[in-house]
Amino acid sequence: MRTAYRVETVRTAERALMARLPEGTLMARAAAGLAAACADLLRGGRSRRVVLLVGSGDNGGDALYAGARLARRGAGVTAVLLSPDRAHPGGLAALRAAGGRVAAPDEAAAALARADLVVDGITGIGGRGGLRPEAAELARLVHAAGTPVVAVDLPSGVDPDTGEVRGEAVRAALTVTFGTHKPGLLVDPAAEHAGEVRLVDIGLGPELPATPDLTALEPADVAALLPRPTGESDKYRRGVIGIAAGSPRYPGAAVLAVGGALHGGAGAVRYAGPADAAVIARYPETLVSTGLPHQAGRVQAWVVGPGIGDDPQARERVADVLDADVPVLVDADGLRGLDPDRIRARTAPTVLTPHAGEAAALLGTARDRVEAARLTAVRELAERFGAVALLKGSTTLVADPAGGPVRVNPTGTPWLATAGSGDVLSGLIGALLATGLTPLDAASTGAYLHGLAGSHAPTPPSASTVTEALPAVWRALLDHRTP
Ligand SMILES: NC(=O)C1=CN([C@@H]2O[C@H](COP(=O)(O)OP(=O)(O)OC[C@H]3O[C@@H](n4cnc5c(N)ncnc54)[C@H](OP(=O)(O)O)[C@@H]3O)[C@@H](O)[C@H]2O)[C@@H](O)CC1
Ligand SMILES: [K+]
Repeated sequence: MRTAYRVETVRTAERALMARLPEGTLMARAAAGLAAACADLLRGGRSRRVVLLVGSGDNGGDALYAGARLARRGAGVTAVLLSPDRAHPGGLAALRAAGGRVAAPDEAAAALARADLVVDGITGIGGRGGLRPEAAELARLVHAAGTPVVAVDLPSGVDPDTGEVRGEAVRAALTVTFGTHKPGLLVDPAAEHAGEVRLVDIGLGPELPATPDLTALEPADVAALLPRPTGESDKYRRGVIGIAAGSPRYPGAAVLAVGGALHGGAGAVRYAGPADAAVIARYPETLVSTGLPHQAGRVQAWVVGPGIGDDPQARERVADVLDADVPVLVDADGLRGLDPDRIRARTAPTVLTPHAGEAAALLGTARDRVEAARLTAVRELAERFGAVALLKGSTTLVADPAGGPVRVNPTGTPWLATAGSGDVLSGLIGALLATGLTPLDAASTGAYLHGLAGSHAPTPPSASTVTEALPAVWRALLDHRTP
């Protein structure tokens, strides 16, 4: 499991570790890892000119010490100092001693024009709010120059704790982060600025608390969570999932949700609703009925919402499913006007799977606010509804109402923003719920599989080809291979 910790926790851990080590040890470890990553990137290049962007904190110190190491290896290193009188004194002395030169911000454009690599040491975990004007101007210049950037700890200008980006921020090809990931490195829009993220071990691990702020499943975690039938299994023991989706107007949503459910490891899929003919035509293995969900027979979990529309019959189906004493996933049309008190009063767990627009409606806020502050939004949803909330989008996040780490989904592709893709996801998660996974595990495992299937389906994927890619993704994960 990949983990990320917020700044306050990182600072506490660093203080504890520093108290046991000679002064400067951590910065030396950070700079060594940073310089090695830069050297990797420079290898093969004919000329090796490096520009350091140096702020007045320790992030700038890391850049200066790494620059000194690169200069000793023969690179031409120029440090652009944002506040010359406040630059890290030890780092500056080391760079000068190694033959590096120093430039003022107004010389940055000329230096950048010749650079092979830029090292962004403007701000790290000490950065607050949007970049100040002079730093923002540097970020703009670097972007315009198009030179590859290695960000020190974090791309300057992103919020380390929330992943929010206010105004200009550095866009890195690689971010070298120290001790632990920070939430902002894994959550968009900041994650998009970070590029590839490399973690340098500075010995912080033992000082970090057991509960991180953010986690991301890795292939082995997903493999361990995937249900595996045993010799004793029959279809009921493996779990039966009920799907209440689709309408005369949108029968396809029912077909796609059932398709997702059939690939989620449950023993059987029941369908209840008016799209029975379309469902049975595509998936004859489905147990279909046309009455209300509670008349369909026993299930271990329900999915309600995709393509049900917004008429009184749709409301009746949602209310009927919410009365069931089994885990329920509510998606799409089912989320309209959902009453937090009704969800909180349920006797079994609920999972909500909105995209940003639906989440905004549920929270009574604007869509762009949800997109800018996804972590805050997903936590708020989980808390307000007393439900596991899965916020779909550029970074899919899953929050548990009991608190604890938010799970960030590491798989996926922007191509998954395609019609019907969410219907497949809800069926898939529903089936995982029916097999007995906890709501948090079902939601995050479903998102993982769905994202991976999206990357493995022929490009551009459709909801149907994503569904068809699911078995290969399962097989590879069960074999413990990264597909
Ligand atoms: N602690 C450790 O053990 C280790 C820490 N390490 C490294 O230290 C980093 C943290 O260093 P840090 O605490 O000095 O903060 P840092 O990120 O340099 O930023 C503060 C500076 O930025 C400025 N500034 C703030 N906001 C700004 C804005 N919006 N726009 C522009 N400027 C802004 C702020 O200015 P001020 O408010 O003081 O005027 C101040 O000068 C950490 O990320 C890691 O790289 C590693 O060496 C490993 C060991
Ligand atoms: K930085």
